[in-house]
Parts: sequence; structure tokens; C-alpha cells
Amino acid sequence: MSAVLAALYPWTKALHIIAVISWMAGLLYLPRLFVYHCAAERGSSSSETFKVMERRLLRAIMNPAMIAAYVFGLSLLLTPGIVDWQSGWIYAKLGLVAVLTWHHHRQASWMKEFAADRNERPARFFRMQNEVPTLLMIVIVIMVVVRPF
Ligand code: HEM
Repeated sequence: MSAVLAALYPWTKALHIIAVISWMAGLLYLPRLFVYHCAAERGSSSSETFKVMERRLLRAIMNPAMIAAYVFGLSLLLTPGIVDWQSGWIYAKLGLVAVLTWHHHRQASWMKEFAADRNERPARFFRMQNEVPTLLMIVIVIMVVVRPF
């Protein structure tokens, strides 16, 4: 098992990065759709179009990309010699990934509110929420590449 993971390491890392990029693209784009959706009248054809776009983005891209990021990320964790469990960066990274995952689920619950025409939040709220995954992504990448502690 360890030998297989070690042999596959470059591929696992490439697939992890591809999955993370796809997940981040969705986490950054879905709140933008919510911003425009706020301006569409309930029941209008544009509101219905936003519902379809939001559902497809979450179900067809974000959910599978998140699962793939976890599967390949966990495989990297199990690859011998990759993570030194005495260093702090890996705990910081995994903690921030947990916050990112929580944010993913918040976005999914907002999508359900829009789908049921029950959103009461203003466009400004979704504009501000857009900063959350951006900040998390910056710190996560610094943790895994710079490994400051
Ligand atoms: C989903 C849970 C995740 C787990 C379990 C995980 C775990 C890991 C591990 C163990 C590595 C290997 C480090 C190495 O090869 O040196 C890695 C690499 C990497 N991860 Fe993650 N990760 C996760 C999510 C993320 C997220 C959300 C991001 C970015 C927003 C990210 C960005 C990266 C990058 C850029 C690398 C490559 C770093 C390098 O060049 O060595 N990961 N990840």
C-alpha cells in the first residue's frame, strides 16, 4: 500500500491540485451568482435560470471537486515521508480546510433558500461572503508551500 502510494505520488498531487482548483472556482463563483440572483424578481425567468445555474454548479462541479480534493488529499497524507506530523503547518492547513468545508455547506444552504424563493439576505452579504474562500485559500496555500512552522 505504502509503495503504491509513493509510486503514485506525483499523480496524486497533480489530481489533488486539479480538484482544489475546480472546488475553489465554484466556491468563488457561486456567491457571485447569488449577488445577481438578488436583483432578479422572484418567479421571473431570470430567477429560474439562476436557480438552474446554481444547482448545476453545486451538484456537478463543487460537490464532486470537494470529494476529489479530500480523496487525493487524504492519499497524500498517507503517502510515506510527505507529512512530518511534528510540524504545525499540517494542523493549520487541515483546520482551515475544515473551515472551507463548513463554508461550502453554508453556500449549499443559501442555494436551497434561493431555490425555495426564501432568500432574505441582501446582495452586499454575498459580496462580503465572497472574501471568505479567497482568504482561506491564500493561507492554506502558504501553509502547504512555505510551511512556516
Ligand atoms: C480536502 C482536504 C485536504 C487535504 C487532506 C490536503 C492534504 C494535502 C497534503 C498532505 C499535501 C501534500 C504536501 C506535499 O506533497 O508536500 C497537499 C498538497 C497541496 N494542497 Fe492540499 N489538502 C486538502 C485540501 C486543500 C485545499 C482546500 C487547498 C487549497 C485551497 C490545497 C492546496 C494544496 C496545494 C497547492 C498542494 C501542493 C503543495 C506542494 O507543491 O507541495 N489543499 N495537500
